[in-house]
Amino acid sequence: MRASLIQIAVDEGESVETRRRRVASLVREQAGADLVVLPELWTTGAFAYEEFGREAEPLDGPTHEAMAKAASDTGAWLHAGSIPERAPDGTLYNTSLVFSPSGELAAAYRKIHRFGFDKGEAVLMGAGRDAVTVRLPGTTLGLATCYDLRFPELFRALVDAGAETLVVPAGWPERRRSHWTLLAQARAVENQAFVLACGTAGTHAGVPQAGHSIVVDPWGEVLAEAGPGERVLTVDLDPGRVAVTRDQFPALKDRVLGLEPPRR
Ligand SMILES: O=C(O)CCC(=O)C(=O)O
Repeated sequence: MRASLIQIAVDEGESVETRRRRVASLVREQAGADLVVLPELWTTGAFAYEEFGREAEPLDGPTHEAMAKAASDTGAWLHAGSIPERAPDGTLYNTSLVFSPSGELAAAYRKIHRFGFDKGEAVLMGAGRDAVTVRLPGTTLGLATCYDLRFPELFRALVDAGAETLVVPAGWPERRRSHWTLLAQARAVENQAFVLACGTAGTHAGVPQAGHSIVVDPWGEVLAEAGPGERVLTVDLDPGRVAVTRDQFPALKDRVLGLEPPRR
């Protein structure tokens, strides 16, 4: 399976419409890939909080339209990163979209863990409730977004639902880049799964982005890693490595669930 992660810069100075066209043409350039992955909130930037409401779109809005066409023109599965979604009841969500090679919307995932504590996404957006997997030929994707990477229980829920390739679009800041790399490897090792984590380059809303999109195999080895700038990171994965790793080192089978809390 060939996967291409498109690490684009989300800088002010480029309009959302221009970026949408640029990203669609970058997706089309990946003909031959089986799966193309984009970052989190690449229309606005993950830290451009004032833009969320202004650029919010319904699930079938302009990004859906452009990315569905890009997926079908490319003939690849497309994890189109996330958009600020305006739900029919007016609530905003940070929602990832996955398209099939024929351009059908195969899945939408509303980010469960919202970042910002008492500001930003955490107060402006609603929280998703549902873990989402997507069946592809040869592997099952488990969907997570950026800050979700810090919450291993979500990834365990995805693995329990059959996920073998964990896809994490992000807008991770440079300031905590060491966490990004460490957590991507940790999620791969503990879940014995591929991790495809696609971040952004550039600076928006005064927040320099980490870039460093990364692909990790089920043994925790880094197969490919980008630098800080714009880059398409292309890797050939053998999805069969997940079953081999889980079979040869069957740690997932030793999980103990429902532990008693410590006695006082
Ligand atoms: O957890 C982090 O350090 C970054 C998270 C983040 O930037 C996000 O979820 O948008």
